[in-house]
This record gives sequence, structure tokens and C-alpha cells, in this order.
Amino acid sequence: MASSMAAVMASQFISNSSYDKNGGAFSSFATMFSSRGVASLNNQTSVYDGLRSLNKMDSLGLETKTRRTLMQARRKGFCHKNYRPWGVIICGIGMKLVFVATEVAPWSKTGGLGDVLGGLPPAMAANGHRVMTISPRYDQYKDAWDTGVLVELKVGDRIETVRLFHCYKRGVDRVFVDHPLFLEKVWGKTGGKLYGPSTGIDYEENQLRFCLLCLAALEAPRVLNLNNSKYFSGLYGEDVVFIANDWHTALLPCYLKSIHKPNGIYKSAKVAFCIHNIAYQGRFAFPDFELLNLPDHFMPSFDFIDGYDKPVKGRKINWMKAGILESDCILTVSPYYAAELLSGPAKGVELDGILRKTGIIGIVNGMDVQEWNPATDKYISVNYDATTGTGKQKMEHQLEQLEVKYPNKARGIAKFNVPLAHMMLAGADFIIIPSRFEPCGLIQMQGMQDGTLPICASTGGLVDTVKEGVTGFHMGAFSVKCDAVDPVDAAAVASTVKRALKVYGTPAFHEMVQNCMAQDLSWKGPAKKWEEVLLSLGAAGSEPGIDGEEIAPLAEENVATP
Ligand SMILES: Nc1ncnc2c1ncn2[C@@H]1O[C@H](COP(=O)(O)OP(=O)(O)O[C@H]2O[C@H](CO)[C@@H](O)[C@H](O)[C@H]2O)[C@@H](O)[C@H]1O
Repeated sequence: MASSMAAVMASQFISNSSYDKNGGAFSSFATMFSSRGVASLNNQTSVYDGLRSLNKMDSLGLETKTRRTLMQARRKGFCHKNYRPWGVIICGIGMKLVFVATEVAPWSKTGGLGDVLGGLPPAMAANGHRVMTISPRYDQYKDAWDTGVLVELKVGDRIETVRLFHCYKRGVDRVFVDHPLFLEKVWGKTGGKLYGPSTGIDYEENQLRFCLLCLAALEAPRVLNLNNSKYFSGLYGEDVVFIANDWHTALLPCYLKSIHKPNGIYKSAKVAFCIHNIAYQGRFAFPDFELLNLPDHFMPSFDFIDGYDKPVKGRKINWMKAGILESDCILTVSPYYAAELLSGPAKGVELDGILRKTGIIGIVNGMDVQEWNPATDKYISVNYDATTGTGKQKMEHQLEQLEVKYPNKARGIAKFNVPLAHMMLAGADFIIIPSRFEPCGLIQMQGMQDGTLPICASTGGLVDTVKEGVTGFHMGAFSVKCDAVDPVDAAAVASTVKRALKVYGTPAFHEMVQNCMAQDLSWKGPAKKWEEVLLSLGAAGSEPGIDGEEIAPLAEENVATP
């Protein structure tokens, strides 16, 4: 197939790839709808022999515990990576993880997908894994350098050249794929323009854009020589675990199997596919299969007919279906949502049957507790913590007066505004989340972190993360039919809000606020669960990490636009 071109062309550019750059608010409610070693000996072999006699050496010449001990010592600052007390270079432990997605916060974000790609990778790195993210370069990110590495890829009927940019932040290699299909269309880091000229309208070339991303992502671990980490250096190599996210990256396992594995490349590499929102599947006209440059035997994995019970005329291709069938394991962002996806066509959005065959694992998302920390939040004028959770008396009085003076008044701002989102969640007492479905949901966690009680629908991750009467209020599950609002659902919103208002200002309310703020909502717990799943895939060289003591400090220069 012509598609083997990518691997061949990429290898021609490896010589180019050496790279080392050192590089209470006026409304009490906020409602947001959003929807690892290389063992290298110097002349101190007697010490090495001593180690060998003390420990059972593994195939790479190091006993796991020894490696971990040294790693931990380095983390505590007891030794530097260039200090080799035992004549052993240790390049790391754990797994080599490559996350691929169309969004990665803070560089690009339209919602929770960007947040997850921003937060989970540093948490995995904190646990001792070598971690890379690959996403498009939508803008001239000022903190991401040109590696000078070019890769040629066959996309559609053309050969396209992409350039790889890189920065190293919070223990993670952030790789950005530069191509006019991304930058020339978007020129910005956030907003609906990532996917189309305006919200709800897709770019015609989206399939080609995402083919390009998947193909480039499969080259990066083999061509990028990255040396910024204290613990790791050189190429990631082939024993990696790819984590593909949502339908845009569903072709990654297909290209891995059609281009690389037949050529003996990435023999032990595995792919985990994570569903953040099954509502978006990448359904296209069947003839578009030709655009993808995949062998015909992949057709059944893509083959799809709209309308489960009443099939609609005309076959389609379905990217997410192929991603699910061709990956080594499927994850989603909460256990309850995983169960909902298996429950039937309505919640499984017609992929429930496929998921029942493959199985799916739900792990609740964490949140970035550094970005969302009311004690240090740069977007709010008065910082606070659990001991100062209450508003000023004067303002509380003004609030009461506002309600009396302007009954039934509220403000609605339909804009993507990060500072405002922080201010609303920090300033509000309640956040109403009336989701018809919610795979995990981050705003309820951001609210709880800020001491703002969620009043939420009982669906998906909201069930897993909000405890009735303890950390918030549940309204019950809503109809998933989007064409009309069910009056029963509207009544449930009203009655639950009334119930929450009765608690407002009481000792029970203050206890709930304390309960919310006392929780560890960070990525630490979820990252351990992710590690367990990814280790079980058995990519060569995969080992458990360590217990990360803390997530690395927030990078000084975090947001990156010209
Ligand atoms: N007007 C606005 N201005 C600025 N920022 C705004 C905003 N409205 C929302 N945000 C921010 O965008 C993010 C929204 O994340 P969510 O997880 O709640 O939903 P989303 O549907 O995007 O994510 C999907 O993927 C995530 C990640 O897996 C799942 O948690 C979720 O259930 C699934 O639907 C939060 O960081 C929030 O603060």
C-alpha cells in the first residue's frame, strides 16, 4: 500500500533529529453548559558487580528496586541525573506513554478533553513514567521550539511534510505537529475554530487533518531525540503505549497495524483508546474510506449504518467504531458513564453493541488542582481556602437586597472566557449542572475545589463524583432526547434548587462546603488507576512507576501565544 510511505520517509529524516534545547457573587448560581534502563558502565565495574551481587539483575542490567531508589533520591534532590554514584546511567523507569489528542491545555482547549491532556500526563510523569503528548500546533506557541525534525506523510493523495515543535513542561514532552492544515486555519489556542470556521460547522478537511495527526504521532517517538528530562534521554523508541483520545485519533491503531507492524516496527507497542464523549464519533460518507489510505480489510471496522432500530439508507464510515475495534483496550472517563455506554443505543449512541464486545473501563478524571486553587487562583481578586470559605458580610447583605430588588433576574454570558469561568466558580455558592449526559464532567469538580456546591443531574461522572447531601445535590436522570425539554425534568431542577436553597447558610451547608474542599480531586488517584490499566497491556519494557510525591510545579510560562 502507498501508506507504507510514512515510515520510510520518516526514517530519512532521523539524521536531522538530534535536538537539545534548554530550553458570593452577584448571583448565587453559576450555570455552565458545556457540554524509562540503559545500563552503561564506566570504569567503576566493581561497584556495579557489587550491585549485581546484592540484587537480582533484570534483562537491562538493573534491579527494579535499585532503579526506583535512585529515582526517588533524585526527586528529593539528593543526587542529580549526571551524578552516577554507581557507574550506572539510569534513564528512567516505568512506561513510555504517548498521549495523542486534538487539544492539550493550556495550549489548546475547547473543553474537558484539553483539560485531561493538560493534567493526566504530568501526573503520570510524576509517577516516574516517560510521557509525551502530541497535538496540533494551532498557533505560534512562544514556549515550543522548532526541533528541525521534518516528517513526510502520505495523507489522502498527497505527500505532506510536517515539522515537529517541542517544549518540556511539568515532566512532559509536549510535541506539536506543525502543518498549514492546523495553524493556517486556526491561528489561536482555543475556541470552536479548532474544528471548524465557526461553532457547529466542521472544516471540510477534518478527516485529512486528523489522519495527518495520527500519522505524525506514530513517527514522533521514533524520530525525536529529546533530552530535557532529568531522568530520560534520547528517542522514546518503539516500546511505547499510545493513548488515543476521542474519534479524531481513532485511526492511530489502524495505521499502526497497516504501516508499522508489518514492517517490524512497534512490534510490542499497544494502543489504549479513551472515549471522552461518545456523542461525537466521526461519521462520514462511506466512499470517504478511500481518503484514509487503509487496506480494504479494515473496512468492516469502519462500516456503520445510522439508526440502530430503524436503519437509515446509505452506509457510512464511523471513525470511533474503528478506534474501539482496533485498539488494545478501551477506557472512558468515569465508571458510571462506562455502564451507561453499555446500557443501550440511547446512552451508547449506537456503539453500545460494539462496546459490549470489547468491554470498557471507566476511570474518573482528576482535575488540575494547581490551576483551580482558590488560595492561589490568579483570576480571582480575593483568594481564599477552606478556613476562609464565607463571603464578606456587607456583600452578603447586598446579595440579599439584590434578590429582593430584582426578583427573577439573572445574567447569562455565552462566551468562552477562562478568567470569568474561574471567577464564577470561586464566587458562586452553587453550580447547576443539568446535563442530559456527562461522561465525567470537570466543572462540578472545579466547583467543589472552590467550595461551590454542585446541583447536578444524576448521570455519568456526576454520579461518581458528587455525593447527595455530602458534597452536592442530585436532580435525578434527565431525558436524553434533545429536541424538547421534558416538564418532569424542569420540575426536578426547580425542586432540587429549592431543596439546596433551604440548606443555604445552615451549618449543614458549611459542612458540605468543607467536605467539597477537603477532597483530593487531583490526578494522583486517577493516574495510579491509569497506570494499572496501561501496564496490563504488556508493552515490552513496561514497569510500574513510583509513588509520585507531588505534581511538578506549574510551569512559569504556562499559556503560550504570541
Ligand atoms: N464558558 C466557558 N468559558 C471558559 N471555560 C469554560 C466555559 N465553559 C466550560 N469551561 C471549561 O471547560 C471545561 C469543560 O469541561 P467538562 O469536562 O465539564 O466538559 P466537556 O464536555 O468539555 O468535556 C468532555 O470531556 C471531559 C474530559 O474527559 C469530560 O469530563 C466531560 O464529561 C466530557 O463531556 C472545564 O475546564 C470548564 O471550566
